[in-house]
Order: sequence, then structure tokens, then C-alpha cells
Amino acid sequence: MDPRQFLAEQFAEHEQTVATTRDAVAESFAALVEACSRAIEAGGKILFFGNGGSAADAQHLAAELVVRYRVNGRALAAIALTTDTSLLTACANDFSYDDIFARQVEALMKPEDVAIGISTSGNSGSVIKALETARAIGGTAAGLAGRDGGKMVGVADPLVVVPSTVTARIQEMHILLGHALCDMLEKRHRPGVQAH
Ligand SMILES: O=C(CO)[C@@H](O)[C@H](O)[C@H](O)[C@H](O)COP(=O)(O)O
Ligand SMILES: [Zn+2]
Repeated sequence: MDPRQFLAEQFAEHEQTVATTRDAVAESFAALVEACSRAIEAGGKILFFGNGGSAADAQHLAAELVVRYRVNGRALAAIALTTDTSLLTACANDFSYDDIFARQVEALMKPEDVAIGISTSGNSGSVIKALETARAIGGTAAGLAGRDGGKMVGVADPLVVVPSTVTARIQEMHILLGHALCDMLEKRHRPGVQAH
């Protein structure tokens, strides 16, 4: 296949996903913003986690909040649970892979915090177990998912579900939603000088 034609099809599929996602997620996205906003006002933090491409999203979004999105201002409390290879390998080796995020939630999560699990299928065991742990602690267990939300339905609330079955397109919506979340939180909680 010609790469130009292929790229045109990829863009068309992406644009179609943008169009169907915009209205589908408006309410759940607003609920996620409010939950994170409340956490920041209460002195809490946001914990991000996910597997594969979603692990990259987790650390990308935590960096926006701790460092800067658009505005130079105060640091906002966020952490990605995907970055400590000693911890991740010990936990997967000694306990089980499904414990890699749950163990960190158990150690770090406070009731005023928000845990945001990111999973395109909504079914990754490591994400589900961590969200269940967050709920048991009394914190907010939130999620970004795709497809029909999978096992995250009933575990994560708020749960933002991208109505697509294509993993790559779901991930593209997740980072758009994550950037929008960081932008909103920065507007509300990081007064400062616009950097770009
Ligand atoms: O980035 C991709 C595919 O675009 C992959 O690395 C993908 O994230 C991995 O297969 C994940 O393990 C999928 O997990 P999940 O999104 O279903 O929770
Ligand atoms: Zn990917």
C-alpha cells in the first residue's frame, strides 16, 4: 500500500474517533476534573498508572503537573507508578505482575488522593487491582479506558471511556484527554506566567 494513502486512512480513522469521543466523554471528563481539583485543594495528589503505551501516558501526565504544562508556577502533586524499575521488578518477581501498581497504591495513597488507571481494554489486571486498592483506602479510583470500559466499569468512578475498539486510536484520545485535564488543573491551581 502507498504510504500516503495509508496515512490518509489513519488520519480519517483518528478524525472519526475524535468526533465520536467528544460528546461521549464530556460528562465523565468533567467529573474527573472535579475529582482531581478537589484532591489538589485538599492537599492530595494524583497517582497515574498503566501498561505499555499507557505507562508512557502516566509518566507524561505526571510530569505536566509536577513540572509545567503551559504555565510556570507552583508544582502540583502527581506521581507515575510506572518508573521505578527496582520496585516494579521486585514486585512482579516476588508477588505477581498484577501487584505492581496496587502495592504502590497501598504504600502511597491517602483518602484525599485520586488514582487514575489508564487501560485501553479496561481489563489489565494490574490496573484493576490498583483501583480496587485505592477504593479500599477510601480514595478516588478513576480511569481512562476504551472499548466498553471492560472490568473498569464498576471499579473506576469517574471512568472516561473512549468509544473505539482500536487500541492506537484510544491511546491518542487518552493523551488528548490527559492534556486537557492538566490544562484545566493548571488554569485552576497554578497561577503563574504562561511559558508557551
Ligand atoms: O502501545 C501499545 C499499543 O499501541 C501497547 O504497548 C499496549 O499499551 C500494551 O499492549 C498494553 O499492555 C495494553 O494494555 P491495556 O491498554 O489493555 O491495559
Ligand atoms: Zn502504542
